[in-house]
Amino acid sequence: MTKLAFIGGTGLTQLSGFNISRRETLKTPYGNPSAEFLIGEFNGHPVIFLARHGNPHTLAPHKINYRANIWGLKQLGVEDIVAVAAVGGITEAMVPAHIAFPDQLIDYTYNRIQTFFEDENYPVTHIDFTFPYSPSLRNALIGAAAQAGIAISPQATYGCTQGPRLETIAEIARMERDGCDVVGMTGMPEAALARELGMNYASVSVIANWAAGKSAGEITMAEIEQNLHLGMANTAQLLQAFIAGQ
Ligand SMILES: CSC[C@H]1O[C@H](OP(=O)(O)O)[C@H](O)[C@@H]1O
Ligand code: HPA
Repeated sequence: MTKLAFIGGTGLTQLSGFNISRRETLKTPYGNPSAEFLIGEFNGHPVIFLARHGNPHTLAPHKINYRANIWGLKQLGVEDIVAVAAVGGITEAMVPAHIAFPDQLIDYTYNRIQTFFEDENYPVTHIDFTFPYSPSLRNALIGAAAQAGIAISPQATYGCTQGPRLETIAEIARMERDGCDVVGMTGMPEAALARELGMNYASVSVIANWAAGKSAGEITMAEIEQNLHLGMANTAQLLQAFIAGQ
């Protein structure tokens, strides 16, 4: 069984240097996952890779079947999930192309199915979510970043919006008052569902742009792509250092 999975998001539909040995198309009680689960080796270590938005990238964040994705990973024996996410930077340190490992989150999404525990097969269950991201995985990522010489922010609060549109200036100002450092659209319910199934989950959040109102003018896809290009190159190195330490 492969214990570790990477979930790739915007800018990481494929993991270069990943040798695929098997592809699993799983059906789950919750429907179809975003893509095939790719099983193979990265830097000589077993890992499973899943493209969150599908491959090619076709699923908008509110259309992702988060339950099928997390259930599928659990069925394949995964215990640890490192989820890569593109985010907008809100607070000063969250400059484009920088990487943060969130330690907290605030969920602003709506109409997403948030739980596995909602029918007669399960008792009503209230998971603890005091620390939404796994401290041990975060520490391992922090160590890997030091090893690879990549500057990161070891803490951040991730605000998850519904999307698919980007936010208004007023929404970002409110999120900043709430304590958010970065904004993305896929962190929830992914993190909570992993916790419900007893899996460790951490996010590598790559800053793709300044969030709305944090730089002059509008946000363009061109700037997002450019920053993600830089940020994902560091992310690939980070993941190699991380996996080497496993
Ligand atoms: C303008 S890009 C927005 C898109 O990118 C992020 O995806 P992911 O978290 O999967 O990397 C964000 O959540 C949005 O889905
Ligand atoms: O500015 C943003 N907002 C929400 N999600 C994002 N993902 C990348 N950039 C952003």
